[in-house]
Amino acid sequence: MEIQKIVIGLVANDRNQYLISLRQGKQHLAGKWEFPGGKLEAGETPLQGLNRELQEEVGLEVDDAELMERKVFAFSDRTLELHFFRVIRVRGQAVAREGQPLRWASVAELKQLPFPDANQSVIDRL
Ligand SMILES: Nc1nc2c([nH]c(=O)n2[C@H]2C[C@H](O)[C@@H](COP(=O)(O)OP(=O)(O)OP(=O)(O)O)O2)c(=O)[nH]1
Ligand SMILES: [Mg+2]
Repeated sequence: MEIQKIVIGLVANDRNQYLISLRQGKQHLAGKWEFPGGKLEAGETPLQGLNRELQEEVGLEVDDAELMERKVFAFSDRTLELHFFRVIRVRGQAVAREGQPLRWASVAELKQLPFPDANQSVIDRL
């Protein structure tokens, strides 16, 4: 099977807090916090997919973003290719469009909260 590509956005506010939400229910990695994002769809560039996912999940339009890290990570049950973007400019107000718990977290908080193991290297760099 082809490795699924995932696009993920790190959005910071002017207090250097990052937008995160809680994975829930039957989702892969339920109970872990995440940065908004999801599966790249066929025919999309990573930036197009990032813009679509952030609009769908948190109502933000991405005007500019740069790739921070691309990594292939093997979880116990699947392998993903994760594209972590630093979002440089957004428009709109963050809202939980999928009913997910959504909050802003400082870098110190990010280092304490449970995230997927794949996120470790990116969080370490903040
Ligand atoms: N969004 C997001 N996903 C992450 C992060 N870290 C990490 O390992 N993942 C994994 C969890 C999932 O297996 C995958 C993201 O897929 P997803 O479940 O969000 O996919 P999606 O938004 O397209 O949702 P769906 O419609 O398929 O339910 O990447 C992260 O920081 N943010
Ligand atoms: Mg998602």
